[in-house]
Amino acid sequence: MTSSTPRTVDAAAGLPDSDAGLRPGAQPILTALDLTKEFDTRGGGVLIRQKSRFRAVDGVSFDLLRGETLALVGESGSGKSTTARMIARLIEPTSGTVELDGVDVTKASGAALQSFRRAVQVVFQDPYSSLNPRHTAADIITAPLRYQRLPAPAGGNHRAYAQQLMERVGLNPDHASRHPAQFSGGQAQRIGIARAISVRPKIVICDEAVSALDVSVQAQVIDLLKDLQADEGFSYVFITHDLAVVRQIAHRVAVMQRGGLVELGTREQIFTDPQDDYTRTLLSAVPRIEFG
Ligand SMILES: Nc1ncnc2c1ncn2[C@@H]1O[C@H](COP(=O)(O)OP(=O)(O)OP(=O)(O)O)[C@@H](O)[C@H]1O
Repeated sequence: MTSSTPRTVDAAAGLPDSDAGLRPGAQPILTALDLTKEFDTRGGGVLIRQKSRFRAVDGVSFDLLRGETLALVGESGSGKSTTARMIARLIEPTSGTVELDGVDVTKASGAALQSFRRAVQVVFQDPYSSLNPRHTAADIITAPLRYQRLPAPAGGNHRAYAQQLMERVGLNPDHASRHPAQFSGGQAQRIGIARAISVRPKIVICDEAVSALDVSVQAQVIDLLKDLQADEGFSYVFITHDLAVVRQIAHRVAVMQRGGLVELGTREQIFTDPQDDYTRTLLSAVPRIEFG
């Protein structure tokens, strides 16, 4: 018997019901097709500089379904963030395409890009470095509206809307004039989440969004993310190296290794019947206590 067999059976025990928000037969909202990203690298000695290309992501294809949480997992350097940055159009792919609602947005510009930027929001790992320290919580939360030149809903003003969103993400709306440094890490991450949802996106990319938080705070933020998804119906691309987190939030899991996708399946498939050796290795590295 391999060491991974009992571990994966353990992993499946008592899987939380994360399928609540996902409708059967959900259609793709985003399609990544053969995405590839190469970076220039420089090698050689002091006198002879050699330029070469390093392929960080190599032909990655997947669908993201409406209302689902797709976890992107894999060891450090496997290409998760680069893939996410391409689908958020923060960087251009070397080749391949991204479709939103069946429309190729890889080369979108002007109004089409603006509308794409509204549809796809990102929550980053470190809330302190991703929130402007000189701005108030209210200004940070409504920044995407200003960028999109959108009014606050229902004829309200931006500040009142920011306070409404603060309440929605579990923050005290009386703290709307505070700056990021006056919030704890978990609270600051809630500001980042409120900012992401302020423009009612279709997709929220969470790039290691809970990785810097203590486990108890992490669980609260994960509950909030699930709750928001159930209410708003958006999809998450959830990048994490932490399979205990994947177990709590994902509907499906895509496993990356050295720039490629080695396996994609439902959370149950991945945890109970992984097909790829690398997935088995990842699962066997998860401390047993996480699944107690
Ligand atoms: N701008 C860049 N220039 C050169 N190489 C890069 C650049 N961005 C990423 N890479 C390289 O691409 C590879 C994939 O990086 P990426 O950040 O996507 O991996 P990851 O799976 O998200 O890892 P981590 O969990 O450590 O963030 C790594 O080898 C990284 O060093």
